[in-house]
Amino acid sequence: MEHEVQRVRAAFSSSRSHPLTFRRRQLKALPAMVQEREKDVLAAIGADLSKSEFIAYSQEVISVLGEIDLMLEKLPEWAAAKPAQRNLLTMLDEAYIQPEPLGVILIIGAWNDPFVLTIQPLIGAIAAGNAVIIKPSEVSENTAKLLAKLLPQYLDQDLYAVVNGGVKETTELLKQQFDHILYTGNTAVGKIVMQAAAKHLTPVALELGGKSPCYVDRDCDLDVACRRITWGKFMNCRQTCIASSYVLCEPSLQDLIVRKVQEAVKEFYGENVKESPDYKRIINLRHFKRIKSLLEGQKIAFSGEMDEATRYIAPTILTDVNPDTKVMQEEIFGPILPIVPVKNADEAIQFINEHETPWLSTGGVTGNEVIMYFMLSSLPFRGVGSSGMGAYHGKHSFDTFPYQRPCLLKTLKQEGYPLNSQSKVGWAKLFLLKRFNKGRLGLLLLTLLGVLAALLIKAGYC
Ligand SMILES: NC(=O)C1=CN([C@@H]2O[C@H](COP(=O)(O)OP(=O)(O)OC[C@H]3O[C@@H](n4cnc5c(N)ncnc54)[C@H](O)[C@@H]3O)[C@@H](O)[C@H]2O)C=CC1
Ligand SMILES: CCCCCCCC(=O)O
Repeated sequence: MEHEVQRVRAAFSSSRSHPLTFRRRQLKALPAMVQEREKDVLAAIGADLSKSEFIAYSQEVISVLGEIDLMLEKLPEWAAAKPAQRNLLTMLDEAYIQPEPLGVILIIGAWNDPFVLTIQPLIGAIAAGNAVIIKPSEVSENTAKLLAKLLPQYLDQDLYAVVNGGVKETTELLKQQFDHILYTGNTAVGKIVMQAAAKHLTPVALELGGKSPCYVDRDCDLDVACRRITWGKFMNCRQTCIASSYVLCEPSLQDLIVRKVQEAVKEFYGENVKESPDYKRIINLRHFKRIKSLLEGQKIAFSGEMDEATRYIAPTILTDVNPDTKVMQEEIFGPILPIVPVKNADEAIQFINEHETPWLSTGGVTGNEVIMYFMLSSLPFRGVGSSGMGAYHGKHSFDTFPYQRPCLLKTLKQEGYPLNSQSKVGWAKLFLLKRFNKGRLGLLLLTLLGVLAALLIKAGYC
């Protein structure tokens, strides 16, 4: 492990990953990989999560292709130095902010959308000029193996490496020094990652789990709301971190919502959900048993059907759910929709606020919709509080993976050191505390003042 990280670090030290032409070439190799090996990619995702090709493509591949397009278009602008505002003291100097590659980035992916959750951060890290170690989730082992096989065929083999393995390997990897770690997964392991990173003072972005509350108001269009909730909640068997966890609504709406979600399930998956090619299975037996245990003591208003042999759990709705029960305390990560009746919107807000983040202070918000903000690269994808820290996607990846290096290039003409007299302190106060804001006249005045100050300093008047 140590050797692998050192190998990648040595490649980064060669500065090969810095030029924009190099970064663009690497980025362009990714859509080529997706295009040429599309069948393999979709088959691996399908083998891990029983997603059909159509669904795997729309959920995992489209946003990767969109992200690369955006990165290629915007790279020159985002990677360019940005002029910084100067004060009187620095007005003859050059001041700018230069996004600089951080070094070696570790990306640890989760299994539930194993392709997009690994490749999308990789795109940002490459675009920002870094070297990367990719650690796909061992739970989605087919995608993990495929990435280890394909990425070295398309990307620079020394700068970008895939490390596969389980907890043991990830633990070993986390002992190494990185310049940034982006981890997607559960909150408990997020804390382990952060502890390991702290040993090297490595910054982290943690994309974690939690609860995503959904409030259905009496005045909303209930048909549209229930179709959208159904789509998000049962897509990928709700093994999606940002889909609704539960619904809050007025008691009178509860039965209506059950009926309308039931209708939408029938429309999306047919009479027999189990036979639908669009309905997935729970990733493994451990998660199947965990989700099953959340149903104990609950009032099942719809379905609850399960089949352990195939890890099938039908779209299931629970009503009159007690907020103190396990299903409301833990992350469900499965196709169970609890409904908690509340008197009105105020009580819903109070309910949400009484619980740990992500509640009303949430990583993201979607109104009249679920999940879809993930698909808009201009919005940062992030958690807050116990659902994580740091953001990526589009420009936000570019704010995460490079660091913004402040650069001040001084003129040699102005010299006032040492600062050892009252008058110099007076000048310094004037230069540092007065700010001229734009306008041609202001700039002219600023220049004249600067020149005057330089002359005075040179002549020894201050
Ligand atoms: N905020 C976000 O963007 C997303 C968050 N998630 C969250 O991810 C969770 C599901 O993923 P998990 O089951 O956690 O995925 P997982 O079990 O695949 O773990 C993710 C990674 O952590 C490593 N790992 C696991 N245990 C470890 C340990 N004890 N020490 C060191 N490394 C360890 C694994 O090797 C793997 O690479 C859910 O909580 C979900 O909400 C999932 C997708 C997106
Ligand atoms: C429509 C695409 C949705 C992708 C969601 C990815 C984030 C997650 O896995 O939680």
